[in-house]
Order: sequence, then structure tokens, then C-alpha cells
Amino acid sequence: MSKTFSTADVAKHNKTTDLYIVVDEDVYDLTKFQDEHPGGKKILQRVAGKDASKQFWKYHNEGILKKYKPQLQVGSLDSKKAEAAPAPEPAPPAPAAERKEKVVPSAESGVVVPAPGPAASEEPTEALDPFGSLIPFADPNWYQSYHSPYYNESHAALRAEVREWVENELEPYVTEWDEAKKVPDTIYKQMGERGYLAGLMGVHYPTHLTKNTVKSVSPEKWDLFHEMLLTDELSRTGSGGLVWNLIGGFGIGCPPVVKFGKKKLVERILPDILYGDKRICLAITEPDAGSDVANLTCEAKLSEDGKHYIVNGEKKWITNGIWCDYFTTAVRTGTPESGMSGISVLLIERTEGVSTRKMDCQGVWSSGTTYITFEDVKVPVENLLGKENQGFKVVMTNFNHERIGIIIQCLRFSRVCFEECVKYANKRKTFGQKLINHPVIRLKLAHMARQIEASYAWLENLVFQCQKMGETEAMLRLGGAIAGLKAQATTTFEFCTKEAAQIFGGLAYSRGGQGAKIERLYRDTLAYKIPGGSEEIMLDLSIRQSMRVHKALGMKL
Ligand code: HEM
Repeated sequence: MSKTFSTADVAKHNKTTDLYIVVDEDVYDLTKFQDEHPGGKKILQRVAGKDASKQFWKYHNEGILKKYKPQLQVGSLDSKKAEAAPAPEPAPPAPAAERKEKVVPSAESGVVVPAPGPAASEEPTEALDPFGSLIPFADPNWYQSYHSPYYNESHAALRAEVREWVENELEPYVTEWDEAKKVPDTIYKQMGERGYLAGLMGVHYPTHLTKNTVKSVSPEKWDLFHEMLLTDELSRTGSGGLVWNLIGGFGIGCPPVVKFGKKKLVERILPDILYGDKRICLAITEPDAGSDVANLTCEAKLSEDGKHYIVNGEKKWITNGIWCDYFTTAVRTGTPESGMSGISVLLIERTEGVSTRKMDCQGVWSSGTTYITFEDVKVPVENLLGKENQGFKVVMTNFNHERIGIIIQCLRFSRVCFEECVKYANKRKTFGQKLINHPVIRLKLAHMARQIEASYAWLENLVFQCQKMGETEAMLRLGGAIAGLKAQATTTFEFCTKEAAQIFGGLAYSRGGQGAKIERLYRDTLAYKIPGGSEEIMLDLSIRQSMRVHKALGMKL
């Protein structure tokens, strides 16, 4: 692989039986690959022995090279070696001690939500070093040296750590996994090993439950902005299926156990979950009850000896269900008419009477959307989360966390659409002009960017409020705003996929290839607009809830 070639050496490999090409000064042996090349072998034979960089970048994106490099690259041109030395490395970030850190979460025991220290908004810090492609609006603006009160060196370090993993080990394979409707189990396991699962619960980093920690951020520094950027960077894969596979079930199924589960239960089941050995999901929605949670019918009756609940009912559209060992399940313990005051939440373990079957859906293919039936399932009373008939509070507390997760993903997916479009519009020519030179294309990009940036600024503000307020106050005061932002994020996401598809044209209509992310995200939009509270319910709730809260705060009309 480390062989050096001159252009004259490469030129000798110009036959169908011995076919080399050059892409970006690296040399590839395509002799065997030509027969399986999806673009055809003749097109490769026409560039045999030559530098085909221009043609390559016309038809492919970076993921293809990353994926095929290990098997096809045989060396590099001698010219590359000569130039390699002076290549400027981005300046390393200044040591943490040299910078003033903004958010210093305190780790008092008994405080569940990471609370920022007093420094959080006192004085402005220097902007962080630039990071990423520097395409405007393709990353949050603090990646591009904008000043921000929310981020410090530990966020920059996590950003680099996650991006490296995503770009090298996830993104090149995402299309394959989506088509297979399954992500290898090893990837989920790595989520545990890398300490990411433990950091995604909206609580202080739980070192008492796992020995795994995140390499670039010490547990006591972990805050909600780390959690946000972890989800954000994972979403750069441009696959709702992948993100939901890794955090969709866990991120909403596990927090209620940690926050409302009895100590013994938590200590028994959490370590295996946080290591990535066991999986957990949230089971609320039913064939006949979605956003209308108060209407659910899956029943749990106390056994005569009072030691078990006997659960009977169905759950539908449950993310990750087919792979799960544990189900955080909303059940009716009250009378059929009891509404929201007859709901409880149980941690149901995969045991006799629990059946799961995979559902076929429009989008998020690799997320394992599941239909679950519970038939006379015996659940120990110790598995009750919170108090009997007070499960509505557990469900509501969880909604803010779930919705913020959805918002983060939608906004990054919107950025992915934007970024892909900018890159494509700068190489694709129509009517003798690059797409970027057509005002109609720039107009589409502008409408995407303005929605992304405005929504993201609202998101950062709300995450900051969650961090400052603590869980109960956040639940009472921010529900309306978070619901409004969820609707804002899903409409932005839908708009961006629609406009991106128009820019990519036929490439966004067929699966795979350069338009793969756009085609997939277009199909994923409904999986964001409907669950976690549909767009219509979110908009209505945003006003109803805010009016109620502000009335209590003394609103004058
Ligand atoms: C390292 C060398 C190459 C590899 C690994 C490679 C791989 C691939 C793959 C995986 C696809 C499927 C579409 C996708 O997933 O993007 C594809 C499509 C294609 N490739 Fe290549 N390719 C290589 C070089 C080239 C070169 C040098 C040319 C042109 C001279 C070329 C022309 C095409 C065309 C026209 C398509 C079809 C694009 C479409 O469907 O729109 N490829 N290639």
C-alpha cells in the first residue's frame, strides 16, 4: 500500500487485465473491481493508467473512497510524497488551562440534571478554533469561530472525538446498513464502550453505574451541551435509522428507569445496559393511542398476592423493540375511565408472554420499528417506575428530553441536506453554469439556511434553560416552548429535504450514490413529524401550555 509510483509507472497499467487509476494522487488497482463497479467497467477502462480525479469526484462523494480505499489502493504518486511535508495542520487547541471555561457543571449528589456552575454566562470567552468544512451554515456557527457563551474546550474535544468515529466507522457504511435494515451489534456495543450511552440520559454522568467514561470529557464536566453535540454529530450520518438504532430506544427508555426506578432495580439492570450488552426501549404508543397518551389501554392488574402486575395489551411503532431486553412501558392501572390519573410506568423484562415483530415502515429503516404484544406477562411490583397511577408525570418528564433529541436530529439532518447541496451545487453544471451560479438554487439554499440558524439558536437557548432550571421547573415552564421548537424543527427538516431533492434531481429519486442521504432523509421525515407528539399537537400545545404557565407567572392581558 505504501508503494510510490511515477505517472509513467501508472500509465503502464492501462489494460483491462491490468487497470490502475489515480484519484487525488493515490493509486488504485481496479483490475478485479471493474466487473463489479456499479457505474460500469467501460467507463473505468477509458481512464486506465490515467489521473481520473476529475471524473471520480463528478460521480461520487467522500464516503466511497473511505469505504474502498483499504481494498483498492496500492500506493501514491511520488508527487504526493514531496508535497506531504509542508501540509498545514490546523493549530492544536490551546490547553484547557489557558482558556476560561464557560460551563462548569456541579456534581452535587441528589441533583439529577447537570447544573452549570456560576461561570456559565458571566463573561465572554474567546471563540474556539475553526473546525469542519467551514461551509457556511453546514455546522453550528461556534464550529466556525463565532463567539458563544455555551461551549468550551471540552465540547470542542468531544466534537473532534465523535466526528472522527462517525466519519471513519459509520458514515461510509450507513447506506448499506439502512438497506439491510440492521446496524451491526458491534456499533451499539461501541456506544457503551465509548461511554456515550451513559452520557445520553439528561442526568449527571452516572459513574456509580458504569466504569466506561467518555475519552475526551471527564464525567464531572459532562453537561447537556455535551449530550446535545453527541446526538448532533451522530446525526451527520444523515440516517434517522442509524441514530434511532443507537439512541432512539435507549435515549427515551432508560432515563425513566434512572430517574424513577428503585435503587435495587437500577443497580441490577443499568450496568449491562450502559455497557451496551443489553438493550432497552420505551413502549407508550398503541394501535389506538399515540399523542393521546391519556387514552391508552394496555392494562396491568395487580395479582391477588400483590407481588406482580399481570400485563395484557399491545404497543405499536416501538423503536428498537425487536432487539430489546427491557421495555419501559406505560400501562393502565386505573379504571378504563381514569384517563391520565390511571396510568403507571413499568419496567417489563423480556420474559414469557412478551412477543415482538418487526414492522415495515416508510423511513428510519435500520431503527427496528416494532409491534409488541404482552399476554399475561408477570411483572414484579418492584419494577414499578415512580408511583402507581402517577405514571403520567413520568411520561411527561420524559417528553421534553425526547423532543429535544428529535429537534437536535432534525436540525442536523437539515444541515446535512444543506451541506450536500452546497457541495453538489459547486460541482454540477447545467446550461454551462455550476448550479451555485443559478439564483434559483441560491434562493433555495438561503431559505434552508435561515430556518436552520434561527431554529438552532432557539435550541441552544432552551438547552441552556434546561441546564439552569433543573428538571421539575423545566418540565413545568419549558414544555410549551419545546413543543413549539419541535414543530419548527420538523417543518424545517421537511422543507430542507424537499428543496435538497429538487437540487439533486434524479440522484435524490434513486437510492444510493451521491443523493443517498437526501433520498433517505426525505423518507425519514414522517418519523420525526409524527412521533413524540405530532406537528399539529405540538403547535397547539406550544400556545396552550405557554398561556397556562404565563398566567401562573402573572401574565397581564
Ligand atoms: C476508486 C475507484 C472507484 C470506486 C471505488 C467506485 C465506486 C463506485 C460505486 C460504489 C458506485 C455506486 C454509486 C455510489 O454509491 O456512489 C459508483 C458509481 C459510478 N461510478 Fe464509480 N468508482 C470508482 C471510479 C470511477 C471512475 C474513475 C469513474 C469515471 C471515470 C466512475 C464512474 C462512475 C459512474 C458514472 C457511476 C454511476 C453514477 C450514478 O449512478 O449516478 N467511477 N462507483
